[in-house]
Amino acid sequence: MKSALVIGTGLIGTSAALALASRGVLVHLADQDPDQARTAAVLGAGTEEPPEEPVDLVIVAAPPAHVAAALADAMRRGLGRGYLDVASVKGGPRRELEALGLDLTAYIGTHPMSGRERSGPLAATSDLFEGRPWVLTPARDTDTEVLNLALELVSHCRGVPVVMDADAHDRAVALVSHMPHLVSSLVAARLEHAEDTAVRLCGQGIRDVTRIAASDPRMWIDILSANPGPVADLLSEVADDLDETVRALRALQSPDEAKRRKGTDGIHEVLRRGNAGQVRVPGKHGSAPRVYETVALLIDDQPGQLARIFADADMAGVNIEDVRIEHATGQQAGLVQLMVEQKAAPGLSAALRERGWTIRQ
Ligand SMILES: NC(=O)C1=CN([C@@H]2O[C@H](COP(=O)(O)OP(=O)(O)OC[C@H]3O[C@@H](n4cnc5c(N)ncnc54)[C@H](O)[C@@H]3O)[C@@H](O)[C@H]2O)C=CC1
Ligand SMILES: O=C(O)C(=O)Cc1ccc(O)cc1
Repeated sequence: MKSALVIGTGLIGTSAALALASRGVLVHLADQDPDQARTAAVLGAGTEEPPEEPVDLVIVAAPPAHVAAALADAMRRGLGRGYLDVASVKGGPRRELEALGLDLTAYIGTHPMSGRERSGPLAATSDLFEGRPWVLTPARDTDTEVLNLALELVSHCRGVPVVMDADAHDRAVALVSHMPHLVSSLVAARLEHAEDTAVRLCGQGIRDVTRIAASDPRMWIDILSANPGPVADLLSEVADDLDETVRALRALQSPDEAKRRKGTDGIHEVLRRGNAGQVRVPGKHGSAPRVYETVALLIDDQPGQLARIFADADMAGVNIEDVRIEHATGQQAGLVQLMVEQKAAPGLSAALRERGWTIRQ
């Protein structure tokens, strides 16, 4: 691929553009809001100049409700050899395009399974898609050349291509993305009017559970509106589980020992099922989760501390597999947890201690 046109230069469009530009692809940037395209260009994602001839691939990264219209417009203007979108839902946009009577052989629906709770080009990074699944939904009549262009995009972004049927994709993302998003929002919503004294106690658990609740509601209304059935079915199952969990908790308050035992069994079953589901969540690069050793350091909130830790780990010849930061409430201090291969942990602890870091046992 030599050239591409990204339409919609927000988080996803600019991240893909940055990755393509860094691999030498000439990227043109367009957005209905010219400020967004200008920002993406300033970040090095490409040029705001419109292409003079058809590009190899047109990438539509606008919100789901605008995808079909933006693709139809680009196709009618003959802006590219191939066309794809990255919307979080796949059945709806294809059906909308079919209803417009367009020839869809040069189009493929795709969805990178990677994102952030922030929007816009300033949140974009060229490595956003690295090691993450990127779903491709070719139809029977999709041109092989277009499928190859999509594969080339995924490869440039260092994603992992996964081929799926569009409707199967929508059911799958209802389970792993859309329903969890609403559950995250519902948990976070309990905090809206909570006492400050309670909120101050928030630890890493609630941070993990509520991270995606910070996302832009407008985008999520679009996503959920395009996949309401499968999400409602799953949430109704969650509601049944919630009812049972409440019953079990009420039983724990009973003076009757037999009822209390039933309550304990009920709660145990919820927690057991949670463990069984959690171990199925894939780890880094989509592989089975691995068990890493954690090396924990106390830091004070000074600029450059993380960079120094990474440089010191690098000098010790240790690859950091994952990192977590816990901020101490109300203090300029925090705890950095470095996840490393089990056999590398003792050496890393010793090396960091030697370089003056406070290692927490
Ligand atoms: N945010 C996420 O975590 C993920 C989002 N997606 C999908 O990627 C697409 C883009 O999402 P984000 O980058 O997060 O949104 P964003 O809000 O960061 O960017 C969307 C951009 O599209 C522009 N836009 C809106 N309508 C347009 C139109 N008709 N023509 C041209 N530009 C238009 C907006 O001005 C904005 O700059 C959506 O379809 C979303 O479902 C896919 C994977 C992850
Ligand atoms: O940040 C996360 O964990 C996400 O799950 C982000 C995300 C949001 C929307 C998508 O369509 C795909 C991925």
